[in-house]
Amino acid sequence: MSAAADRLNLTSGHLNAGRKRSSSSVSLKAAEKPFKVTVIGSGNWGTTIAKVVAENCKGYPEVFAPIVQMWVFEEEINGEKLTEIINTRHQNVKYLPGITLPDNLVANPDLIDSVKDVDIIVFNIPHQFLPRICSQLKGHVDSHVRAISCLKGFEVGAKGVQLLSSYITEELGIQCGALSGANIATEVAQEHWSETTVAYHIPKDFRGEGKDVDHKVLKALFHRPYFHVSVIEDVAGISICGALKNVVALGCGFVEGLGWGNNASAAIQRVGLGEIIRFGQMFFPESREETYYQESAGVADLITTCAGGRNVKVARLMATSGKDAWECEKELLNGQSAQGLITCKEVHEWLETCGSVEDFPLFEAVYQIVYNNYPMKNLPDMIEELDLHED
Ligand SMILES: NC(=O)C1=CN([C@@H]2O[C@H](COP(=O)(O)OP(=O)(O)OC[C@H]3O[C@@H](n4cnc5c(N)ncnc54)[C@H](O)[C@@H]3O)[C@@H](O)[C@H]2O)C=CC1
Ligand SMILES: O=C(CO)COP(=O)(O)O
Repeated sequence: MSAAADRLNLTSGHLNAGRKRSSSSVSLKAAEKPFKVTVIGSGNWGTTIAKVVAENCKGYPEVFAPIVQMWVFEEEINGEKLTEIINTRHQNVKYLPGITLPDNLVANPDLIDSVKDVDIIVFNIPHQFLPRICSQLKGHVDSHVRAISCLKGFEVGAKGVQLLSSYITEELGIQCGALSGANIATEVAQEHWSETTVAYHIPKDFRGEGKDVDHKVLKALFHRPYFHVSVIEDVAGISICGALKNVVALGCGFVEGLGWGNNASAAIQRVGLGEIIRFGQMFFPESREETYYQESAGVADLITTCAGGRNVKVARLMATSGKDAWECEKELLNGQSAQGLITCKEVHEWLETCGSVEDFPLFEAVYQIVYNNYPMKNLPDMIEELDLHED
């Protein structure tokens, strides 16, 4: 292949994102061997991202192998296996009903088989399941495999608070970036326009353009006409906001459910954004403050989640019904997960370990309401910064 013919010009249609941080015109070298991609996870967001990825893998056969595997946590629905339903009817009837999936997306219930000979793994499961998935994958993933985590949460354990991408890197020995943005899954699945942010550090053992994953490859993998991707380096910044805005959204749900309206919700979001940024500065100093304002993964995700995400809905029902968080999650979400319920506990445990609970009154208030039944109506007092000292 000549040098000119060797490059794909991806300017038209798919990659015309019009964003200043990542070029709207991407010249991508054809892969020496097309990258094989697997998505681990098939929930609401897992299936949506698998659809996005499968569309691009079909569209760029010079770069990606056309068949995309999606690992499915198998379950039966009216006597039929979910994987069989997906592979024959091309719909995930439980977690993404009403959306037709590309026929090159293959559901696979066997985790180890789904990553055989793979080049890129896209992780997309509720974060509480990640440790078990990683322990099962250990020893089955080559160190040259690259990964992107679409999960929103942290791992809190013996090593303190960890980004999930770092956890994946440590557990599996593979380079892992993140994808996070203002992305309510059903809206993306319905192909309503939205933006997202992908963050990835090029590893020291990068094997060269056309042979390894770089920012251009990631843009080609995730960008769609309806899903505009900005690729940056700040993995920590986008991951912190993605995890913590779920906790803030619970706070918004409480005040909405109490009937306090938009002003109260805006106040919670203001305080929440401050705590998100403080958390980043204290525990992940490598994160960049401008990411919170400039990227879809920052304040835009906070706004969309607090307006229409699952966390806000669960918290709203807690306030209106008096039921506990787990009952509300079960009643509303049909097996999906409100990740803020787990994240607020993990964050509380971490902040307690380092004696910083008082620096994060909103995160602490949300934790106390969810786990210790503190009255929601006391939220304003719990988060108010009293500055009444006389000189
Ligand atoms: N749904 C959304 O709008 C968005 C979600 N996210 C994030 O993406 C991640 C994945 O979320 P969703 O795909 O929406 O998941 P989900 O909330 O729909 O969860 C259901 C999924 O969990 C699986 N599951 C249940 N038990 C399991 C087990 N023991 N082991 C492994 N898997 C099990 C189910 O099979 C199903 O695939 C989360 O961290 C979420 O915060 C990010 C952006 C948007
Ligand atoms: O992360 C999300 C939107 O970007 C979805 O938030 P929920 O998990 O609260 O639905």
